[in-house]
Amino acid sequence: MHDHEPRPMSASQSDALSGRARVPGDKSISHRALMFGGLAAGETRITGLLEGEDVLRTGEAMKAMGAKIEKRGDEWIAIGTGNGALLEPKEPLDFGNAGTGVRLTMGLVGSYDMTTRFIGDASLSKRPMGRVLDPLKEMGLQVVSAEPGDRLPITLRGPKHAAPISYRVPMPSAQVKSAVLLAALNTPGVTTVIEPVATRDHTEKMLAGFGASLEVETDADGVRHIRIEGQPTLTGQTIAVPGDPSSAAFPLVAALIVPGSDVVIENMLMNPTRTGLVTTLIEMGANIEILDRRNEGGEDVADLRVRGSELKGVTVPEDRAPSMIDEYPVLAVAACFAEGDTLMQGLEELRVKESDRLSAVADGLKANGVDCEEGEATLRVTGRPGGKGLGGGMVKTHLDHRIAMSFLVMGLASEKPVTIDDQAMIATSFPDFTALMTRLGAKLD
Ligand SMILES: O=C(O)C1=C[C@@H](OP(=O)(O)O)[C@@H](O)[C@H](O)C1
Ligand SMILES: C=C(OP(=O)(O)O)C(=O)O
Repeated sequence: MHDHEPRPMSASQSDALSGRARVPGDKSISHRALMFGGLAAGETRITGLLEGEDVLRTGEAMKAMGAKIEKRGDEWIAIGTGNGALLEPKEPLDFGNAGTGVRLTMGLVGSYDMTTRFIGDASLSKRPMGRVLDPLKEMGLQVVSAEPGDRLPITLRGPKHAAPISYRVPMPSAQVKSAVLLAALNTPGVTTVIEPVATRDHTEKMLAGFGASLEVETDADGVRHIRIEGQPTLTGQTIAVPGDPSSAAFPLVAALIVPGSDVVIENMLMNPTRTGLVTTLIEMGANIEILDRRNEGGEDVADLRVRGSELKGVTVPEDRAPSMIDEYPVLAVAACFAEGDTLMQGLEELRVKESDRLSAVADGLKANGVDCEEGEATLRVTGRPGGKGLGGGMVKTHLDHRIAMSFLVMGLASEKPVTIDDQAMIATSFPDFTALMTRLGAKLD
């Protein structure tokens, strides 16, 4: 969605929300399912895939490099090229709004002796790519061209023979970790990624499932050492994608802040690298019951029964950030309705997401009457239980889906409506958001 007419949307104070909601498939797992399925020999069958724009772009990129990917009934089928056998794409790969898509694919092709050009929308073109290019350059990658600050459009040329490296990831980033692990798939020898702060582990778990030989060791300081053997044979798998906790966060917080609500969110991924928001909300006094915890396809999932709750402010420690990194905007909204102050720490990575989320959130809160304070890497929000006096503002979304959805949730419990300047980006991660929220009783128009 490169150029479009902005489509504003408003959310108004709603009566108690109720019903059951099945949120879409996890975005991180969906990207990886299409990538690894498009790479592995034979057939990969995927159910529950997120059909958001970000993920569909990854599918198109894999097709441009030789994979066959199509939807048959409820299933997505990928026939991979075989590991090491991707083809040079004829056209630039357009990743739209998707950081995960572009950064993981740079890793995937970074060890191939071919030229690949990457482009994206205005938001993606502002995001730093140096964090993945740095380790890939150590493996032999050449950056043929890039915009200043290692920004898109970028053209890459892989080496004739990539070299394995040992790389310590300098910031908590699953995308950087994953880019190096994916480059290792076409590199002889053992590549090691050292991860001082644990981030989502989908790449490790899923690659092992496709047949890669991968060892993870956590040392006495909690530092993870991930060793992967190069050039494995990868074979097609059957994957059931669980519900995305980052999408579930919206109906979840909505049910907590709209008084009297009672909502069940079905089939949510409970991988501990992803559940920091639930931990935080429970500390704030949220009434969340975790029902029918079960294992499906190697991941824990559960249903969550969520009821309207009286929340209180808390301090969210820095070390929890990786497990809830995309959920801070909607946590800030929950904090608006809590008694007292909520202080969020360790937020520097929020500045390099689809927007500078720290300032986008602070600006949106202020426009809607919330007392808050933005620090370099912190946000303090003073709550107003009942939402009296809140709302009435227009929020700039800066091409950021999470800012859009978070502020629509805010409007459901504020005295006056909250309006966002553009709803278009919601389709990148949660195409069914408006319909699902409306079914629960949310007033959106
Ligand atoms: O690996 C992934 O699937 C993701 C990693 C995170 O990004 P960073 O690695 O940049 O923190 C997260 O914000 C993004 O939505 C998805
Ligand atoms: C940061 C996000 O995604 P990405 O980095 O893939 O654009 C997100 O979905 O909140």
